[in-house]
Amino acid sequence: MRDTILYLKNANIYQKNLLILSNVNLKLERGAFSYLIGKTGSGKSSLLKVLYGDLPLLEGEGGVVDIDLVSLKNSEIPILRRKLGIVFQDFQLLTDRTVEKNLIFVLKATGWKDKFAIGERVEEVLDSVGMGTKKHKMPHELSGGEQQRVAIARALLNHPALILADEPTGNLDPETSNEIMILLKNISKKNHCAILMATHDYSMIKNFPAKTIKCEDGKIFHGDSEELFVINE
Ligand SMILES: Nc1ncnc2c1ncn2[C@@H]1O[C@H](COP(=O)(O)OP(=O)(O)OP(=O)(O)O)[C@@H](O)[C@H]1O
Repeated sequence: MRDTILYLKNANIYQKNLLILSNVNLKLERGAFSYLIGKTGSGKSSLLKVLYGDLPLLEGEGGVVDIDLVSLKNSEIPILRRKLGIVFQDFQLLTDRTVEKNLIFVLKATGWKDKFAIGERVEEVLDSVGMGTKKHKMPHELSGGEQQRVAIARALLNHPALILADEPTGNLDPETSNEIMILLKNISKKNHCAILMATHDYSMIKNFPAKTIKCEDGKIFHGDSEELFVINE
């Protein structure tokens, strides 16, 4: 289906030969926002890793953007990564170069050659996350929230149809976390980009309601934030 940006069907998720999640069925449409929740060790990161090609999909079916995960070869992983934006808890910026050079590095590594186009795209994504004036700063000169904004800008460089975010607010204070959530929600709306975000942070889920995919006891359960709070309160 054209509007399905991500799906898993009867998928089993393994770490080495340990079965982490069984019979996973999920689907995300273009522009959708869903949380991936569950206790520590319940399999959220493992699930995301399968989706960005860091773990193989050994059993079941799955696809991300227009790439089939079952037949994905190692040599095709860079193609998959180019179609995705990935955001991590610890930002993962290159610490030895400026914000601008971090972004240029990714554009060049993903095949961009035209200097003018590269410069323009860097400006565009930095402006879109409110970091237009910070391009000459080194990562260590930025706050955690600013570093995460740059990491989000980096994720946007190649116009992804899907962003996978693994605890993107995990290292941030509540106020900064709210700002990052507003940014991610706006990106999802404006760019019609689907976002799957792993989080532990229930106050975030309460403030920004969305569908939830919960990992528990080796399985996943679909719901939404409201149900979650009815059950918990
Ligand atoms: N590299 C690995 N090798 C073997 N087992 C692993 C590896 N990484 C994770 N696991 C195991 O897989 C299970 C799921 O871990 P995972 O990191 O996916 O959980 P999580 O829900 O993302 O946890 P957290 O919220 O703490 O990040 C855990 O039992 C963990 O010990």
